[in-house]
Amino acid sequence: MAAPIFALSSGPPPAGVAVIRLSGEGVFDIVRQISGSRRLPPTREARLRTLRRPHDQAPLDQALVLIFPGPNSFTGEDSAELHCHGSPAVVAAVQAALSALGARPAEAGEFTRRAFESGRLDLTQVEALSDLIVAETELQRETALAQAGGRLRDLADSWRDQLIGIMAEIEAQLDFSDEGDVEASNVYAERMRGGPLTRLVDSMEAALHSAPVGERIRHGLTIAVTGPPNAGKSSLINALARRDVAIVTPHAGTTRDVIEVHLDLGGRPAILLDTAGLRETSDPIEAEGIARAIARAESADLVLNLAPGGNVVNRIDETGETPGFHSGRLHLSARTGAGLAELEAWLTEWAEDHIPSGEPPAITTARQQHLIAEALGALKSAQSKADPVLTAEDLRAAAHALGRLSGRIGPEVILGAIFSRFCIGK
Ligand SMILES: Nc1nc2c(c(=O)[nH]1)N(C=O)[C@@H](CNc1ccc(C(=O)N[C@@H](CCC(=O)O)C(=O)O)cc1)CN2
Ligand SMILES: Nc1nc2c(ncn2[C@@H]2O[C@H](COP(=O)(O)OP(=O)(O)OP(=O)(O)O)[C@@H](O)[C@H]2O)c(=O)[nH]1
Ligand SMILES: [Mg+2]
Repeated sequence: MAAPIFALSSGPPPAGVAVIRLSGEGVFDIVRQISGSRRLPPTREARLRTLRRPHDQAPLDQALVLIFPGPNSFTGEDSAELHCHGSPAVVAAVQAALSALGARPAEAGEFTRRAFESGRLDLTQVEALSDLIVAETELQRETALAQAGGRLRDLADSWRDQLIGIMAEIEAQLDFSDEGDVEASNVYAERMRGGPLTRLVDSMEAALHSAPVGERIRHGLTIAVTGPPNAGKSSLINALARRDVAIVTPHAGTTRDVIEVHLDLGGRPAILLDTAGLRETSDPIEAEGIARAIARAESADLVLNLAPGGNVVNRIDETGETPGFHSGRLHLSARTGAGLAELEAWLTEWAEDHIPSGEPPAITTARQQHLIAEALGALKSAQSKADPVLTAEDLRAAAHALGRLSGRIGPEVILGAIFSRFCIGK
């Protein structure tokens, strides 16, 4: 067990309750000492205790205390929680006491890292936990939860088992066949290609198909609002966000930076982009804004264009046009809100087309996608080789890629990058 660490795992004080988590060697002694040497609560059951300052036993707070003996804890180590009152002073005093008792503040992601190192989570589950913590929409939550529960881990484990089976047979074939028995080897390699290897390739290909959807769920569909200055782009953004996120003025050229607003379209995440009005300009700041607007619009999944001839017509309160879809364009007024419901319904339908409901995708990160594609490439190469020695080499490359997917094999930098995405206390 590693050295004891602690962190505030709940949100920033002030809050109703603050959860301070502890994990590592000697954590139960620390809990005994901070709770006035009273006996420990029963495993995973909360008990009310007075927390006291170590050197003079002065009371710090009334708190609920829980212990989780390893390996049956989130980290796999002896762990504990102190549920204190959530004021800055209580949290600071309790943390100071924990430091005095020999625990140190945890780094970002360190609890999860220990869970990974004790084998309780693989790297795909770790990635999913980091997504679950920041999930904003229902679909993001469902996908991250399935992944955190081991959806891709189980799939990857089954791929690894199949691969090991195929490799074992090929290695045995290489070991036991007569040196000159090329024909037997070829017959054998043929059999592998037709059966188990093809099944494995098919299964990986099916999973890879879900990757674009996984990516969209994770990052959100992007919708850029474009058009000339004063078209009402920022007004439309504010109306859709139902917040005053972007500055609106009668002055042409108000918006310069790209402003991002997160939207929930029927459970599907989208990022709405407000952009600078497009026009010729000699102002270098505005020109930079326009260049950014164009770049973001080009990479967006959808563009709502408020220009004449674009797909959205604003200001119908001035023209007297009817709200909603007609003449191939959506008519609305960002000022009165007329036509906004039609736009939202249309956007929701569009989002549903781009992120179909059903099974949550098995692949959710670019890292996972790349490694599975790498494994698949090696398997396809194995399929095309007649020589079992070369086939075996490709299969080992595929196994290596799968090992990196789960994090069983891999460089420290990758782990560092993944765990540093977490906040402190997770
Ligand atoms: N208060 C609190 N709430 C929390 C967490 C936490 O650490 N503390 N979690 C932290 O992220 C999540 C829950 N995840 C957890 C995962 C495993 C175990 C655990 O102790 N597992 C043991 C025992 C299971 C049991 O009760 O039977 C095990 O799996 O062996 C605890 C929390 C969300 N809510
Ligand atoms: N009557 C009316 N005025 C609107 C409507 N939408 C926006 N406006 C007004 O038009 C002016 C410009 O609106 P903005 O939302 O700032 O326009 P923009 O397209 O973001 O402009 P830039 O950021 O300069 O490119 C403001 O005075 C708004 O109040 C609308 O639907 N009806
Ligand atoms: Mg604007």
